[in-house]
Amino acid sequence: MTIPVGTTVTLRVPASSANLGPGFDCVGLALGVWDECTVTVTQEPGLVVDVAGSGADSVPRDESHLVVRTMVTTWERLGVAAPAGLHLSATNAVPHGRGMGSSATAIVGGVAAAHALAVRGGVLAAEELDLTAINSIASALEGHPDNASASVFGGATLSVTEADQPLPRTRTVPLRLHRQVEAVVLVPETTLSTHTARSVLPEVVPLATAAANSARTGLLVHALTSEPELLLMATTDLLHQEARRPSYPHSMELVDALRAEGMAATISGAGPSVLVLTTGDRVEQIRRIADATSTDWQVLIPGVPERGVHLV
Ligand SMILES: Nc1ncnc2c1ncn2[C@@H]1O[C@H](COP(=O)(O)OP(=O)(O)O)[C@@H](O)[C@H]1O
Ligand SMILES: N[C@@H](CCOP(=O)(O)O)C(=O)O
Repeated sequence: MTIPVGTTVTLRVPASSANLGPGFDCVGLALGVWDECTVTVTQEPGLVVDVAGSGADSVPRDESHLVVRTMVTTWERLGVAAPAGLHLSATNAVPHGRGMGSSATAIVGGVAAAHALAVRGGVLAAEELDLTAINSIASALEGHPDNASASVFGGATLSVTEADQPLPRTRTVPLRLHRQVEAVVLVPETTLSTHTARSVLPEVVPLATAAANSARTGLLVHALTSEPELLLMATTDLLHQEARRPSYPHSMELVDALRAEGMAATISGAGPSVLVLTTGDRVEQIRRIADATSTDWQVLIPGVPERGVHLV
């Protein structure tokens, strides 16, 4: 049985900031910047892709489009036949290659759309959006669960991937963000692909470094949820930012300047955006520090949505 012609879904998926310093590949934070897409099974065979907003001038319009590719892979995993005709209409606000999780946003959108179409079309018996299943598939496709899990569940998340057979399963727990914690994101014009940024990381780190980073990740969980005064110390990373410094020197210049003024600043994901976890109204101070650097920064206060991917 195939998904009937005319079956359609529209959904929204938030951006995310990953790592938050030491929580490399496991801590994520949803950001209130949203991609929206509508997918419809069409009578006419073939694929039509319309894109507006981020990536409109760069993403492919064929089967290699990330959302389409992800839907096809998801149907394969769910044992559902891919429909012969498909129309994807995407309106994207999440900037690409800036460290705000755009690829995870697209992948979560693709997995969720494929899942919901299969349920609506009567070929899969499940909730329309089974967030637990969507999280595991999306995290596996992205290759690390931090961004995908935040886009799936919203809020702040901590994710662990269990190497279960036949597919890895991601377990995500919410971190109940302290009500005073606010996210400010500083976005430069430049881009950096996550793939490139991961290629410069060391394969092995000394035990003492791993131990010290683990301690800070534990402290990060505590600071985010209970004691934001500790966020400066808790956002010290020992695994990835220094190794990537040559890839985003202007971002590290800003991180260093903000931290010297006591702000919990980190690279957002694999960069080059900068995330500041702040309390109280320090936005003007953040703007002043950013203005004094050698780069132009767009300052976003996107909010942290309490829910992630959802149908509209
Ligand atoms: N909404 C989207 N639709 C299609 N492709 C996308 C979308 N969002 C991201 N991508 C793809 O992912 C790439 C960016 O991914 P990545 O390098 O991981 O950066 P980041 O996730 O930090 O934005 C884009 O160049 C594009 O190829
Ligand atoms: N943990 C990953 C996060 C990548 O985030 P992105 O938003 O840059 O895709 C990493 O640091 O590589």
